[in-house]
Amino acid sequence: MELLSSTKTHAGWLKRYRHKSTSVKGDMTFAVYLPPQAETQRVPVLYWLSGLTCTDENFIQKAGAFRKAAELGLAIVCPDTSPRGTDYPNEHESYDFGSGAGFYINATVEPYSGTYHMYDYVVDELPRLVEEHFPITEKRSISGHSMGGHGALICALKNPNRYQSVSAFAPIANPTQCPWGEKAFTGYLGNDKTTWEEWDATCLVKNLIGQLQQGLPLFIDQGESDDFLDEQLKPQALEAACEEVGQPITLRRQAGYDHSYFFISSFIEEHLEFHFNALS
Ligand SMILES: N[C@@H](CCC(=O)N[C@@H](CSC=O)C(=O)NCC(=O)O)C(=O)O
Repeated sequence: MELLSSTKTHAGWLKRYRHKSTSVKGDMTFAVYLPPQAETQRVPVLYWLSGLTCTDENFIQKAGAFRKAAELGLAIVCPDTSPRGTDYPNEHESYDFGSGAGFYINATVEPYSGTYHMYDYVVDELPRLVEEHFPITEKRSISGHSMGGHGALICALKNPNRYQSVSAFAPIANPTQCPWGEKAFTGYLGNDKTTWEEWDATCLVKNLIGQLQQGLPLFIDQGESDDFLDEQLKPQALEAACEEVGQPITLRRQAGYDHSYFFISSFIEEHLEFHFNALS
């Protein structure tokens, strides 16, 4: 791993690294926040998945998470949102597909199937790497925003025993039924929509029956003034699916808030506390 930067904040250290990823067959960058407690003990970790157009840097610069993470003793790991080293047709033309828009799935359609394996990267490779190199326990939780909220939900719902809790801000909750998801899934997975369902939180939640004794702690904040809410996000579909299978869900509809990091920074501390309680 190549250390790109190291910055002290709230008595902990924010570090950015570049490394060679086997999942995406190229260089990947990620950020890790190590709270002060990590100097003397192993600490639990929250993975944060960012949204469309983001890199590993949006969250670390805008969310305002480190004061609370330092207080709790919680590490935070922020991966990039797609592979970066390729130049496929249409890869860099739009904000909602290709670079910056990996959707945290494993692509099966060429040429993206060669490198766009963000699900494997986030669920397997990155945790192995950070657990080997940093004083981090094997207790993990996951959160994210918009496309990253979708990513957090599918990672946790496909691996309910691997994560202690999942939360999301304004997630794309039913991607098989919205324009962002339809565009991405067609490009990465092809036209057979039955293959899309294993990457859709609202479809996946139905598989949880019988897998967990008490359900997976699941917490969502959604701004009511979010311009993407009706067309792209559809949290009510996930809420209904959870109710159908008896999966507890806390979905808070926050009056006046939009889709931005101003919304995330308003509630991130409550999400960190939610995860820390599940991790403790
Ligand atoms: N057209 C906009 C859309 C991009 C946008 O809103 N990106 C969000 C995530 S949306 C869903 O995944 C974001 O997090 N932006 C980065 C930020 O720092 O706010 C555009 O191109 O800006």
